[in-house]
Amino acid sequence: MTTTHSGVSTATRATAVAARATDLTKVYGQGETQVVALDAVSVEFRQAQFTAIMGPSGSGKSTLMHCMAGLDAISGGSARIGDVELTGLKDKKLTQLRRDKIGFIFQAFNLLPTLNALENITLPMDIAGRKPDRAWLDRVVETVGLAGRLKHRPSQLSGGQQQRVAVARALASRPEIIFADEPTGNLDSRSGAEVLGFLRNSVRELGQTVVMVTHDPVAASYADRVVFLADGRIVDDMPEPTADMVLERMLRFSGGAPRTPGFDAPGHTS
Ligand SMILES: Nc1ncnc2c1ncn2[C@@H]1O[C@H](COP(=O)(O)OP(=O)(O)OP(=O)(O)O)[C@@H](O)[C@H]1O
Repeated sequence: MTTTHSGVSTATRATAVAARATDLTKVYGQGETQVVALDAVSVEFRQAQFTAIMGPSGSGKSTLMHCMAGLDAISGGSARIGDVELTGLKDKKLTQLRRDKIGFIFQAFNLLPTLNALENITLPMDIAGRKPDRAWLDRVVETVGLAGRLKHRPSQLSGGQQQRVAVARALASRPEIIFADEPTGNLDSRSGAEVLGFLRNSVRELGQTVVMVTHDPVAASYADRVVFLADGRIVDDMPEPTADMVLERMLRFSGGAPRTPGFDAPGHTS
């Protein structure tokens, strides 16, 4: 069995489904300007699994993530978080679902500059009027290596540390699933590796479910599985990826060219 960055076989994972798309279709525009961004995509994201989503620029990665997270309305098919069908949910219910069941990590860390690290981590729960579970919070802070930095403001933290605050913020409310959109895109490779390591630890040690969009084969190799999109369809599903396997698969998209405008080489995660 291949040893991945996660060091754990997907076969040993829990099998419950955290999120599921069935024939998920997303069409933008109408008539001549119509774009089918997702073309009947069916995919499951299992609990306590770390999935990377890859594919050329414009293949539908962000659209899939946004539709699954209830940030964008779908045109057909279905998207579920746990047992909850997103289609037909009223705005208020959708907002609640995003707040209670989904964690987000973006390329830009999106921290509030006037709050310290701990206040940033607990902000979503404060807004929701929920008390953080102190023991869990301590574990999260420990897992992402932020103990000793909690009183620092974002400007007093490195980029990697700021992203770790964003990871802790996503983990703090124990969401059913975390969606991460290019979480290492603004980080140097060392800080990026740290953040990916912490994300992986959150899956291994805390049982978190993580779905991450990335262009970087090295980042993808931290995942348990890579789902490849092309032209709004899933074209491959790779368990236990290594960076070399992912790179080789990406090169096949681009006809063997070492670099294409649509598909970046490892290390570059724009
Ligand atoms: N709001 C929108 N209106 C019209 N078309 C859109 C919109 N958002 C995305 N698209 C189109 O849908 C397709 C999929 O876009 P998407 O952003 O999901 O791709 P992606 O794989 O995330 O790309 P990238 O790697 O460049 O971020 C593209 O053809 C894009 O131009």
